[in-house]
Amino acid sequence: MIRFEHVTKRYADGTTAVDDLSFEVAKGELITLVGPSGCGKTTTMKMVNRLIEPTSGTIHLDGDDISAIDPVELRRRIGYVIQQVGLFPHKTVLDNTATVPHLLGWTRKKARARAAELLDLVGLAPSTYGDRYPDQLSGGQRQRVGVARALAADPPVLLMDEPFGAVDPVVREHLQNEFLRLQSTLHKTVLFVTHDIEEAVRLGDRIAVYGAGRIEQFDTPATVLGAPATPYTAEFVGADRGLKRLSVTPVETGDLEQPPVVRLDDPADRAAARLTADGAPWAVVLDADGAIHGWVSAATLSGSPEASAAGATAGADARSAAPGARTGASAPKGTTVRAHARRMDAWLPLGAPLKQAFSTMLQHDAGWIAVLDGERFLGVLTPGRLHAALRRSTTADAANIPRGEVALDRVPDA
Ligand SMILES: Nc1ncnc2c1ncn2[C@@H]1O[C@H](COP(=O)(O)OP(=O)(O)OP(=O)(O)O)[C@@H](O)[C@H]1O
Repeated sequence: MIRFEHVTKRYADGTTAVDDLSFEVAKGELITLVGPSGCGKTTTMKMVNRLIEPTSGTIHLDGDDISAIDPVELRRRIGYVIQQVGLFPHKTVLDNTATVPHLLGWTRKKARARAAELLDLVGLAPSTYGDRYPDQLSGGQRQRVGVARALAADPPVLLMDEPFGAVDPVVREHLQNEFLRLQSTLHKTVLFVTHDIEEAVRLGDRIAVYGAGRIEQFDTPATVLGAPATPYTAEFVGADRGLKRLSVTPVETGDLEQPPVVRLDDPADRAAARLTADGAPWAVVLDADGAIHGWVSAATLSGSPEASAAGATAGADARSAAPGARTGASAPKGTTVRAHARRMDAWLPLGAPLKQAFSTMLQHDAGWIAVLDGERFLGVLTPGRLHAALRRSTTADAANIPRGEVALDRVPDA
């Protein structure tokens, strides 16, 4: 969709802002350009809509060399959002949003209807905000109007230059989430400039990490964090990149442990015998529909008085013995698992980031959490498995192979 070929920009004073840049962005991809101040991110972006002309090299948009396209016509195909927003102060929010459709010659009625639709899309009710003026909005609301205005003519490409840079971190995270939600339905091709690595990681399908005028690494967030290509990138993404990777590494089925599973209506003595045979200290309990109910310990099933919540609390691993576990004892006759089971609310969907898994474990003070596909129970994640998943994903990303192909024994200390 966007292709840079050996693009260089040298300003009149001799500054080389961008040096022999080549990269390609696929249709529907969101690329974040990240790097320190003055490294050439904005220059890169402004060359796409011809606010800046390259000194040499070519840029293609959807196969067309942009130097052959009239800049005004080109900019109709490209939405542009900047940090200062640049709303017209004397125009209402609705009229600001309708600016581009208006310029394109749409009727006033049609342009305003489209503007109202877009304000709704970015979470600003047109009935409340449409007639306000920009100075009657918060910073975050102004940014939303900026996004709505850029989307008004439905351009296939969006250029966003630190669009959420001027708002506080809480509002920024909110705007980022909203934008991701929008992008998941709109699938625009986006170049997004930021100097914030957290923002770049959170938003980008791929990240271009800039050094002075050059791209040092252009890859997925997980790979940039897990396998920085150069010492410069490693330093830029930060010493805590392992932590950051938790946000971009999803839970996969291969990460899960499979403790024994019993049903609520199973006879307790049979469940106890099963755990004894397996040498397992506890089992996951599912209801009749296969949905997660909770867990039951071998000790509880066998009527041990010291049966405790140990199976679900911190430190308990599906393979480790729960305190109080007693094997070989007989369960009370005539009861079902239901009478002994405990509820367990800590679960997360397959594909959720490891960070969410870790946070759920901490929140529930749990040594394991169930992983579900819809309602279906798939297995459990333990702290040990979470650590292994992180290490395997790092190896997998560095070697560019699926995580499932990295054997656990290739991961020391997992
Ligand atoms: N009109 C200009 N004339 C001369 N040098 C310029 C001009 N515009 C930008 N530069 C220089 O080009 C380099 C790249 O600037 P650019 O604005 O692309 O950086 P950036 O990565 O977007 O920085 P920031 O994050 O601070 O916005 C800088 O050294 C800057 O000083």
